[in-house]
Amino acid sequence: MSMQRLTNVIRLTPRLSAVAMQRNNTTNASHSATVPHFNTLAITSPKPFVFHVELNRPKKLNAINREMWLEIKDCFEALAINPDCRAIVLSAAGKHFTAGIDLSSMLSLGQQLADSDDVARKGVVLERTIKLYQDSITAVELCPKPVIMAVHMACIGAGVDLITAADIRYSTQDAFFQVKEVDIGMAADVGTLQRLPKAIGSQSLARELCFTGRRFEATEAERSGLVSRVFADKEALLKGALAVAEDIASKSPIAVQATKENMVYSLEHTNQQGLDHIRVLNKLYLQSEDFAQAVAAQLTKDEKPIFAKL
Ligand SMILES: CC/C=C\C=C\CC(=O)SCCNC(=O)CCNC(=O)[C@H](O)C(C)(C)COP(=O)(O)OP(=O)(O)OC[C@H]1O[C@@H](n2cnc3c(N)ncnc32)[C@H](O)[C@@H]1OP(=O)(O)O
Repeated sequence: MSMQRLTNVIRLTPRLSAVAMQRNNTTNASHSATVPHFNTLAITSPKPFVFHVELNRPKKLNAINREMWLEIKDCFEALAINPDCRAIVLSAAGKHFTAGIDLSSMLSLGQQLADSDDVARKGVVLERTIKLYQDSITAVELCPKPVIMAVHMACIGAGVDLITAADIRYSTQDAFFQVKEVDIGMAADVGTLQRLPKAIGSQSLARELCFTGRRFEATEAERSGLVSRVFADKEALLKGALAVAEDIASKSPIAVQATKENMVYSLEHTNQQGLDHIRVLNKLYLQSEDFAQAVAAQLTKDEKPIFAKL
């Protein structure tokens, strides 16, 4: 559609735009988001349409126990459909981002396996557990709202699985990372082996990190592309991450969420399949009021448009 035609369309639909403005003004005037509650995660909405999720087992170095695995999944599935949420920052309380899987909960799992003598039944327990943990991390990738990981200090094992499922990764200077699974005698099975090579774009480096379990620091993480910005300290990190989240949240949620959906899809498809996918999305989304409003604002250099909740 030409710009001229678009402006005409906008002029011809004053009733629709006025209704949308009214609805938006009402919804944005008071910032009263519905914030879900969890035991191992602390959730706030510090700015309109921005949610801050904190891993919140600081005394346990945010080691991921079964409850946290379940809550990460529930949290991201809830935020996925929460109209008050357009962008998410995930950080962690306490000294470290996360020490990885809770090794005590691994011992409990071992005990559960020991309760049965049957190899097939033990296999089913493991299959269900691994699937649950995989789905927990994948909920971050599948959440249509962009997720920014803000990492400080240790990000170990399952922590790397978690951050590689995110859209954007920032860290502090003191952050360090470790694909530590080999050191506890297992192959990583909840996402790192699939997502890390794509995140850093080097199979050679990804394989070295996964085979050796060596620790790598923020500088190397930035150089390799695992994180895209490094901040002096945690305060600066959160300020920077929230500012980017706020910027994202000010854009059309239709545009941002279609962008994420297509970029995630395109990671595992050919260019042509990715183009086909976005064409199908956009034959619907280009009819959105967001598109008309945003183009009109660009043309008229008006203030930023306020978009309806999604
Ligand atoms: C189906 C499977 C799905 C997913 C699998 C994922 C696999 C992984 O996540 S592999 C990685 C497992 N994690 C580790 O091996 C981490 C080991 N810990 C460390 O390297 C360090 O503790 C540290 C995180 C770098 C922190 O160092 P520091 O600040 O010096 O603290 P510490 O004195 O070492 O530890 C304090 C305290 O915490 C306990 N602890 C540490 N990590 C864990 C953990 N992952 N789970 C449970 N508890 C942990 C540590 O033993 C200490 O306990 P004390 O009782 O105080 O001694």
